[in-house]
Amino acid sequence: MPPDALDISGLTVRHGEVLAVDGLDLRIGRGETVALLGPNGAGKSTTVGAALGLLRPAAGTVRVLGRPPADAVRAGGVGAMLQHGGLPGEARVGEVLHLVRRSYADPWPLDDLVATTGTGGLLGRDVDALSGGQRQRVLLALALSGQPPLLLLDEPTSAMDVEGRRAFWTTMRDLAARGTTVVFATHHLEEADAVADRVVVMAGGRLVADGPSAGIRSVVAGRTVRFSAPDGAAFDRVPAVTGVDRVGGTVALATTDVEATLRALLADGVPLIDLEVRGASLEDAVLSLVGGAR
Ligand SMILES: Nc1ncnc2c1ncn2[C@@H]1O[C@H](COP(=O)(O)OP(=O)(O)OP(=O)(O)O)[C@@H](O)[C@H]1O
Repeated sequence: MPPDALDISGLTVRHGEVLAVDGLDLRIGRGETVALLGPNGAGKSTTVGAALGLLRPAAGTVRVLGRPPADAVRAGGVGAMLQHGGLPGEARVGEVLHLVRRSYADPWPLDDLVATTGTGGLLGRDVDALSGGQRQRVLLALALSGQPPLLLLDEPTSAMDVEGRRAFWTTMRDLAARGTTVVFATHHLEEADAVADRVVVMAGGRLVADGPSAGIRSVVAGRTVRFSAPDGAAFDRVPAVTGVDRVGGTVALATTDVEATLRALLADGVPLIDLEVRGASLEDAVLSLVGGAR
């Protein structure tokens, strides 16, 4: 069996006085697609940085593809997109891509790489003149240049438009289907829900949840009944309702028994305009988990 893509044990990382990662244990097997979630400052980027050998742990160990992180990176095992990933200035995209591809023994064929990452129209452009989303696409092309078995992505779609994000995740799904391990930190919880087969939630430098998205969502019991209602109408005494949230003209009732709540509302003659009933989202679950960890 090949070694795990990532094997983190007791990882502790400090930035000066700040304890950014606090005793993290995390193993990620080959071929998994894993989302790292958590609020600002949870330690996601620091974990990615340690996995790339960019940050020295105060304690614990990190093995990447069975090796120390820097060795795995040097051997071309890891493709990375970082939040503040830099590109050399005063160069054209095509030149940078050419240089990076040349450093690998078996680079991804250029035509296919460019088509996959949607960078065809950017090859003649100055790196300095790229928009945020275009820059992220070029960074993706660079990350994929060596056909690495492991991708570490820190908020890879933060600057992309809707179309760019969709194309990006289609690419990630294709890569995952070919056996690439994909680990990504994100604040787009709907992307994590749709793409990841495993979700890791961090808060305060620690792991607070780890499992399939459906399992994480199930930590939040109950469902939400949402509808349009005039200001001033009170719903906190409706049966089974555990919380009332109002945004503009929309009321959201958290309920432990949808049928009982709806029956009572209908009996009271509430018109239930734009009625919507839904289960807990990954966002609800993460908020609940992170709140509990504070
Ligand atoms: N270079 C640094 N110097 C000092 N403190 C840092 C540095 N980088 C991160 N930190 C601190 O370490 C903690 C973890 O930060 P980290 O960037 O890993 O979190 P994150 O989960 O990636 O957050 P975000 O979602 O905002 O990117 C935070 O308290 C942050 O302020």
